[in-house]
Amino acid sequence: MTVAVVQFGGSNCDRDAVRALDHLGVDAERVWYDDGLPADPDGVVLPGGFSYGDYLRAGAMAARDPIMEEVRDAADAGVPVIGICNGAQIGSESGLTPGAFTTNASARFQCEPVHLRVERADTPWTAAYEEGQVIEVPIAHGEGRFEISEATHADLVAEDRVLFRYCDADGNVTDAANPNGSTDNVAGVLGERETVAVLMPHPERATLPDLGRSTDGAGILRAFA
Ligand SMILES: NC(=O)CC[C@H](N)C(=O)O
Repeated sequence: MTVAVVQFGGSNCDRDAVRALDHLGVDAERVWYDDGLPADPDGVVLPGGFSYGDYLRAGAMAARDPIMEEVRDAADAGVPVIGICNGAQIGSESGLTPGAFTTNASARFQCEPVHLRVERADTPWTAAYEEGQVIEVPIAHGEGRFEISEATHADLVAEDRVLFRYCDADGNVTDAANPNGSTDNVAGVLGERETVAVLMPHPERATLPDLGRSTDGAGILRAFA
C-alpha cells in the first residue's frame, strides 16, 4: 500500500513528487502509466511535466490513457487523488475536476514563485493551513490559465470548491496578482469529492528545506501523511 505517482511519457516532476513525499514520511512509488495502478493505492499523484509533449492541448492525450479510468475509479472509491500542473491539466481533461487549463494570457511559459490564498482549510489538502492563509508556491507552466463556463463557475463557487486563488503577499485577490489570466484567479479546485483536487502551482517544489526556498507546499502533500 503506497501512494502511486503516475509517470506518463513526458512527465518530469514524478521524481520530485516522490522525493517530497518521502521527506514527509509518505511511502510513494512511481508507476509507469502503461502498467496500471497498483492494487489498493493509498493515494494517487498525477505529476507535472509535458505528457505527450503537450500536443493537442496540455493533458488532453494522457487523459485518454486507460490508466485514467483506474484513477477515476480510485477517486470514486474515496482514494485521495491530486493533479499537479500537467497533472491538473490531465485531471481536468479527464473530467476529475471542472474547467480547463489553457494558454497563459502572456502566451509565454512562466516559471516564478506566486502567492496563493487558501480558500478552504477543511479539506485533506489544506488541513495544515488556516482559511485565508497566504502561502508561496512556484508555478511553471505555459497553459495554466483556468477557463470555465459562467454557469459551471457559478456552481463551483456556490459549492465552495475553489481551493486556492492567486493573490498578492497580503492575500488580496487582484488582477495584478493573477499570473496567467485565470478566471476568478483560480489556482486549484476540488472535484466532486474533497479527496480529489488539482492545482497548477507545484507543492513538491516547495517542500524540501534543502532547496532554500519556501516550504509552504508541504502542507498540501501532508494529505497523504
Ligand atoms: N510544469 C508543468 O507541469 C508544465 C505543464 C504544461 N506542460 C504546461 O506548460 O502548461
